Formats: sequence, structure tokens, C-alpha cells
Amino acid sequence: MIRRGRAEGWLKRPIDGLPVWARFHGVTFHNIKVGPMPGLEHRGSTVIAERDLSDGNEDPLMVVPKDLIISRTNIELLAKSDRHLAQVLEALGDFGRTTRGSVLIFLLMQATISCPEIKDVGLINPLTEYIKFLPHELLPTFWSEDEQDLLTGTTLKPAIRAKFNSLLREFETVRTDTEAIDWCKKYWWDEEDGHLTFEDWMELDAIYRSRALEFPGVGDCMVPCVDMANHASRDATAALYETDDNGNGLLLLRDSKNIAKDGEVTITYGDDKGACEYIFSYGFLEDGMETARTMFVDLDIPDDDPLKPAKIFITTVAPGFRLFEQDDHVRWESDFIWLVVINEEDGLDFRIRQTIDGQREIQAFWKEQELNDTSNLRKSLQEDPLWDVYQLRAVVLLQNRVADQKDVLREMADPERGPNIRDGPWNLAARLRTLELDMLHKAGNDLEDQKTTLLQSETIQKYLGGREEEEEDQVDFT
Ligand SMILES: C[S@@+](CC[C@H](N)C(=O)[O-])C[C@H]1O[C@@H](n2cnc3c(N)ncnc32)[C@H](O)[C@@H]1O
Repeated sequence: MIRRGRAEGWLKRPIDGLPVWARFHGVTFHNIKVGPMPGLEHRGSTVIAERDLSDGNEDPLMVVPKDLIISRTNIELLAKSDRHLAQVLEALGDFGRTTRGSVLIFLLMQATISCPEIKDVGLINPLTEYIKFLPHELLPTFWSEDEQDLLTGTTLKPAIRAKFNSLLREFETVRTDTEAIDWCKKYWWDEEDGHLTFEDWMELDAIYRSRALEFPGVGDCMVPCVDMANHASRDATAALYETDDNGNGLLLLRDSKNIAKDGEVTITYGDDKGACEYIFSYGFLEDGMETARTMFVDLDIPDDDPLKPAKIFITTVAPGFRLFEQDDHVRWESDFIWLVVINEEDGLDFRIRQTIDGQREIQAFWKEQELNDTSNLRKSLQEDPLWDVYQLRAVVLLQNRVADQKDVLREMADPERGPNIRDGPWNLAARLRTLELDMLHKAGNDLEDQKTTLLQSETIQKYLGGREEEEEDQVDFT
């Protein structure tokens, strides 16, 4: 429905209609305009200075009335007068009460209202027109199989797969929860005449993901017009967004920023987000981004670990580790790895408990203390006399995982370019592979240093000595 609406024009408006929409609905623009930057049209629309802007002298560059903010609270308010919106949100239960659920449904309702074949559904409101200004975003969920294959060995590949699965689950939930509503059944789900497809759900997700901002005082939301600002990080960020005392959305020039006439007024989408997340959520990498910044690498429990099934069963944290930059080094953190590196002889134990209703449940214990939440395991191990030993096992495991990931990326160094691969995915995938390989390389060096330091620790010397005496064998830390 959404793609067709854009192609047929009933869900698309040229961006030069935005000033009229804005004026009509009380949005003020002060010395700025919205449109494409000459030479940078591939970045879509952006906020542009209409005259020289200088710090300290500027009123807010934009003021957006609070009623226009697409937030969970405002959607709940709108639902009081729009019974169709209310019906769907109600049918979705908890999902309809989340910010993500309510915003996606609200956006879907605006597309539904605009669809010429759908009659008497929903209440037209100012945002019904606004979403027609929003372009299709080529996020990786829309990349073809061949394009996604270019990401093999990067952390984006599993992230897209997981996202795809969660979108499928959400879409099926929306279908099963709303197909008993007459108009949803007729206009959305009917096998022959229904308009809604999984691709629409992907579009709604892409709109929300690429445009949502965490607004002070409001939380995650979409703020019309402010969401036309493109991104530049750190010192290059030109403007900030916040709310005024009345809850209206503001775009403000940063202190000490001067933007020349026709210059771009950018905001930051998050200076700490990594390269993977930028491509995943926004479909671009900032020019001049020289490091991957952070990456989440998945980690398996080795197959020869006899406790593997029980460990998988009880874990409460994401199976992997995060690499991040700090003081010119690559550091790591993981709540998961501690469960991987301990075993029965260290003090890990599993018992089966019968619940009151006759079900069987696995309980985990660390040195006789029940382990309810594996994210607390690190804290317990830190207090253990063998903490250095566990750290060394973790470091060695990470070294191996990092080396494996590097090998896969190296194999992907020079992929063949198929005829249907678009420039955007081709270039982004190549940049991501280079940035992540570089970060893994640095991580490998830093892990080696950590291993060397740990090997000198007294605890480990003693442990190794003891093990050698016991086993007259080499200790395998993996
Ligand atoms: C919040 S929207 C900004 C407005 C958007 N350009 C439009 O036309 O509606 C975010 C999207 O703008 C584009 N974008 C923002 N900053 C960019 C940048 N520095 N380089 C390239 N594209 C950028 C990306 O497509 C991103 O998903």
C-alpha cells in the first residue's frame, strides 16, 4: 500500500509544499528552510540556513506545536476522537501501548486514511498530510539477498536477520489481533482486496527507525519538521533539539556555532552509535567516519561444553560481547561470556526443580548460591579468588572469536559485484567491512596485551603450577 501510494502520488507530496503545511499548522521556521542541499541531493531534504546564523543571536530555528509531536501520549489523545485508531490500539494490547507499537499503527492509519479505495476509516488530522513528505529510506532490511551477502562477516548481517524475524513476528501479531475487526478484515487483510502487506510493515519500521528522536521531556517520538534535519556528529553538529516549558518542540542553534547562509543545519543522531547502527537505522555512514566505534559480536558456547544446553536455557543476556573504543584502545564488555567460561569444577551447578503445577524447571547455582539472573554473574566472579583465571579464559575465548571474524571478513575483501547490486549498498558494505576489520585487528592486539598482563598474575601462576602438577599437562584456557 505505501509503495503504491508513493508511486501513484496519493501518499507523496513534494517537499516544497512543506512551508505551507507548516504555516497552516502553526510550525514556525526562523531563518531556515527545508529542502535538498545542492550537490547533496542523495541525502534527501535537510534544514538549510536562509541567512548567516550566529550563536547567541538566534531565536529558536523551529518551533513545533506540542500537539503535532508523534508520541505515545499524543496518539492516545488522538485515539479518544478516532474510534478506528482506538479499536486497533486496543486490540493490540500491550504492543499498542508501547511507543513503537502505537507510532507504527498511527503511521499505518494515516496511510490507510489516504488510500483512495478505503472509505470512512480514521479521522483526517494534520499528520495525515505530513507523512506524505517522508521519503522511502533504503535501510538494509530493503537490500536484496545479494546485497546483504556483501555484509558477510560484519555485525550488520546477523542484526538484519534478527530484525527481519522480529518484524515478521510483529506483523503476524498485528494480523491476528486485528483481523476480527470488520474494517481491518476488509481493507487490510482480505486475501483478494486487502491492501496491507509485510512490505508495508517494513516501510513503517523504516520511517520510525530513521526519524525517531529521543526528545527531552517526551521520550522517543517523531517531531515533524525537526525530523527533516540531517546528521553531523561531534563538533560538526549545528543544532540541538529540545522542548520548551509548554512542551513544544524546538530546534536551536548550538552555542558557539555559526552557519553561513545556505549552510546545512544538522543535528546529531547519536555520537556514540557505531557504523553498524548507522547503516542499520539510517542507511548511511557519515563522511569521514574513520572507525566502527562500537560493534556487538555474537558468541557461541563451545559444542564440547557438556553444560551448553543448560547454559542456553538459563541465560538472561544477549549471547555476545561488545567492542568499543576508549582512550585509543579497543575495550570489551559482556554479561554473557562469564557463563561460558565457568564449568562444574569451578562451582557451577544445575538442578531440576518440580514447580507447584508439576512442571520441571532448571535452576542454576554458583557455589551453592542460586543464580537467577546471569547478568549478575560477573559480580560474583569478581569476588572469587580465581577471578584472574576466569578473565584469562574470557580473553582467550574472545581472541579466538575475533580471529575467526577477521578471517571471514578477509575472505570477503574483494567480492564480485553482481549486475543488480546498487551503488548505495555496495559502497556502504565495503566501508563497513573495512571499518570492522580494522576494529577487530585493534581488538586482537589489545586482547593480546590483556592476556600477557593476566599471565603474569600471581593467581594464574599458582593456578597453572597447580594444574601442571595435577595433570602434568598443558592447561587449555579455551
Ligand atoms: C531524520 S531523516 C532526515 C531527513 C531526510 N533527509 C529526509 O529527506 O526526510 C534521516 C535520513 O536522512 C538521511 N541522512 C541524514 N543525515 C545524513 C548524512 N550525514 N549523510 C547522508 N544521509 C543522511 C538518511 O537517509 C537518514 O536515514
